[in-house]
Amino acid sequence: MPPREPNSEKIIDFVVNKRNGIKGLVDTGIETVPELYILPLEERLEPNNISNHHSIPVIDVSNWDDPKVTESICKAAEEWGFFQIINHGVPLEVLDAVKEASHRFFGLPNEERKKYWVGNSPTETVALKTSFAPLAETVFEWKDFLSFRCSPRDLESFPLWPPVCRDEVVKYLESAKPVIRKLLEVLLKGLKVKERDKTREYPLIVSPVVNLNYYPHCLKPDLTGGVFPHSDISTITTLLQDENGGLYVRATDDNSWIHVPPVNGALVINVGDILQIMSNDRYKSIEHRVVANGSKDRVSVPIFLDLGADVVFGPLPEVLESGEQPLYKEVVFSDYSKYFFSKKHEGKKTIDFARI
Ligand SMILES: COc1cc(/C=C/C(=O)SCCNC(=O)CCNC(=O)[C@H](O)C(C)(C)COP(=O)(O)OP(=O)(O)OC[C@H]2O[C@@H](n3cnc4c(N)ncnc43)[C@H](O)[C@@H]2OP(=O)(O)O)ccc1O
Ligand SMILES: O=C(O)CCC(=O)C(=O)O
Ligand SMILES: [Fe+2]
Repeated sequence: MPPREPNSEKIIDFVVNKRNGIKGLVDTGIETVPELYILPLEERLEPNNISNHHSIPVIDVSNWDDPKVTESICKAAEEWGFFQIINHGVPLEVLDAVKEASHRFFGLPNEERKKYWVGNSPTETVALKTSFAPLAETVFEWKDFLSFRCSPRDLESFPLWPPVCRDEVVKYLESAKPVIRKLLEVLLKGLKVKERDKTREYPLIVSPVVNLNYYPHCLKPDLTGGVFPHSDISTITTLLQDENGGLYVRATDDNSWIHVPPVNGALVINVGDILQIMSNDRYKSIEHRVVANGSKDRVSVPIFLDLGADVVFGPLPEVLESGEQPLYKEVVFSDYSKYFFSKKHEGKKTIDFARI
């Protein structure tokens, strides 16, 4: 890694070593954006690279028995890798409550918040972190996040989770699970996985991770990144965003960036690398990024469907049945996720780890 300027070392000490996060730094009343957070020109999101002619689909899923709904979902996963769903049955109050809970957690005094800092937390199942991979990054993301591992075993440590948000996180996850199961069923059916097979579905839903992402307001959001371009490693991600906007998705035809407009009550669904690999590239795990807001603190709440650490995955036999050549080798999930978390975000490059 290239040497950093002396002020950046001070900022890293405050934000990472002293566990204050970017939220703690913004709370000091900084009036300029520190060098550590400034992206090189070529990595910034330029207005002329924002698409004004694409939009990702918004799908009404009130009737799962309607073949048009299932077709639209598979088509969106193939063509866009991203779509929003409405009328999904997760109550608006549950969605609002988890967003409010995120603000409550990040509104705690620094000393209270940092009790959950990674490595210091009372349980490994909850960890407060900043940016993405601070040990590997030259420029930091303008983001802190509180991450909850939510397998049935992990939930045994619920009493150690932060009381200001733990009920809302569990309620949100439990309310979203029927929709997530339905989405997986539809997407797997689209890959010719015929029977609804519990043994096949279980590993896909058993190890969710819920993050409370917090992007404090940023004086110069055009110079920084809330999340840098990346694809998720999940099977699918179910994301709740707030009313501030700022999520952008890569267009597959001209490389421009498409804004995902906030739709009240909607959930944003995206395909992750695991599902792209399982589908042998039929479904697309698309690059996306976030820009912080100039005046408002933004929150979002993704549910990542991860696999168990020792689960081996690769292109599904049903997809290869007709003689299609596999594009990916089989990999162990923990190897894939360790690779992802060991480096800074590099757009779509993570998937090359599994490519033949
Ligand atoms: C998260 O932001 C994201 C996520 C994504 C997309 C995500 C997905 O698609 S799925 C992701 C959800 N899954 C998980 O988060 C899996 C749960 N995580 C883990 O099991 C582990 O983190 C691990 C992946 C197995 C890595 O474990 P390990 O190799 O042991 O490394 P760590 O314990 O995490 O860290 C080592 C060391 O570094 C410090 N550190 C690491 N990251 C941070 C951070 N962000 N902030 C502060 N400090 C950090 C950590 O404290 C450790 O220090 P020690 O002093 O203890 O050595 C897409 C986009 C996103 O932005
Ligand atoms: O905050 C958002 O809208 C998206 C966050 C994201 O991409 C992630 O956490 O993986
Ligand atoms: Fe993401």
